[in-house]
Amino acid sequence: MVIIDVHLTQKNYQIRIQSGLYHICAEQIAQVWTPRQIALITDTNVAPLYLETVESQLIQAGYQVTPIIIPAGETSKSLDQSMALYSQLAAANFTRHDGVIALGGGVVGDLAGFIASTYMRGIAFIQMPTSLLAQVDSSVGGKTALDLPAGKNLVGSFYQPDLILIDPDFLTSLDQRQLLAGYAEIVKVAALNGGTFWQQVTGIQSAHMILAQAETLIQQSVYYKAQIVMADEKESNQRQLLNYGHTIGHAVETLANGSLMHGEAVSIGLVAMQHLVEQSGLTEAHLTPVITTVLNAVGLPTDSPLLMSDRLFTQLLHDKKNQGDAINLVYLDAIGVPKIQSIPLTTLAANLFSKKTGNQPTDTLQ
Ligand SMILES: NC(=O)c1ccc[n+]([C@@H]2O[C@H](COP(=O)([O-])OP(=O)(O)OC[C@H]3O[C@@H](n4cnc5c(N)ncnc54)[C@H](O)[C@@H]3O)[C@@H](O)[C@H]2O)c1
Ligand SMILES: O=C(O)C(=O)C[C@@H](O)[C@H](O)[C@H](O)COP(=O)(O)O
Ligand SMILES: [Zn+2]
Repeated sequence: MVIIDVHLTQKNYQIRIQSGLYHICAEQIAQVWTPRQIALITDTNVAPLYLETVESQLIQAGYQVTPIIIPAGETSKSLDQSMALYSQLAAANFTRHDGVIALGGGVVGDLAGFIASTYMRGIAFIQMPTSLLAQVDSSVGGKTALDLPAGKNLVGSFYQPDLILIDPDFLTSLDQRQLLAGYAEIVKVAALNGGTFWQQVTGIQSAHMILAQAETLIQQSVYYKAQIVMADEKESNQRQLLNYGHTIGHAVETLANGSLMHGEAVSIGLVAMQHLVEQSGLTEAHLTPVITTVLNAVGLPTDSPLLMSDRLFTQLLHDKKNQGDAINLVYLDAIGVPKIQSIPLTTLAANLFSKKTGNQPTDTLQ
């Protein structure tokens, strides 16, 4: 088993990665949790596949389990869904000494984490991520979130779990589109990291290759993210690097209204951001075609008509890296050499407009 230790100011916990782990999850959980009530939150796609195996083990280990199945999909990251979950916890008399387990993809993890962080001002939480995206990214680092009609993840908290159990065997039931969506976040981290991690992704040409190399891709992604989170848990500075591709990605994802997965939007956002900073002279890098090739090699989208939408800039106003009239852009000066640069929002708007019209902006990014 690969164990990555996470040390934070308020708490320490482990990320455990191993094939077959979900068959022994209750004994793993019993190492960190005393007997208690557990809300086992999952979704309508994951429940028929894995709920019974996990639930029966927990019951056998002495836990009292309330399974909660939410509708699969991004729309479940909502205040309405949260209200339903709070009511279920209250109806089952959950107390502060009980716990919540997220068994699912990033949607289940973000929602269950938010519920755990707010119900009775916080009850214990464990992540069992089942999608590639959740295994390499969303289960790690403690960001929880709900969406608002205005934009992605606009309600949420930083709330760390007591344990993260990552079993790559879950990925065998994931469909190809979901697998690729998770891979976009791996490409993001590999590009930030550079080195042999980046070399590995440049050799990947298919979903089959992603699955074959999943375990090492997960280990490297989680290790990179955990180091960043330990250095800057609440995203005061370097954690913003993990948001590479998300400034434009989140805007496009919201405008797509459910037709793009988060990872697909990130794929588009990585290329759009790199293109923007290279075209405008903010960096001398020429990485747009390099990153595009790696993403397109497996069939991920890297362009969208939504990049030309009149509503794109309004969406960018909801980016959490905005401060006053400025926004922090995240991009690469070279593979493995990321940069965070504050620019005025008006300058960003001018450059987005010039991309749309083909005219030179009056205001340059430099
Ligand atoms: N908190 C963070 O740091 C963070 C990081 C990245 C993304 N996110 C969030 O994560 C979400 C995206 O996560 P996602 O791509 O996992 O989406 P998701 O949770 O919707 O899962 C994708 C689909 O795969 C299904 N699924 C999950 N595991 C499966 C399995 N093993 N077998 C079969 N089907 C399975 C789900 O039911 C769903 O239909 C977005 O809301 C995004 O904003 C959060
Ligand atoms: O963990 C982080 O920090 C990230 O930014 C990881 C992102 O992949 C993830 O999508 C995150 O939820 C985005 O957060 P937000 O603060 O931009 O809502
Ligand atoms: Zn993301």
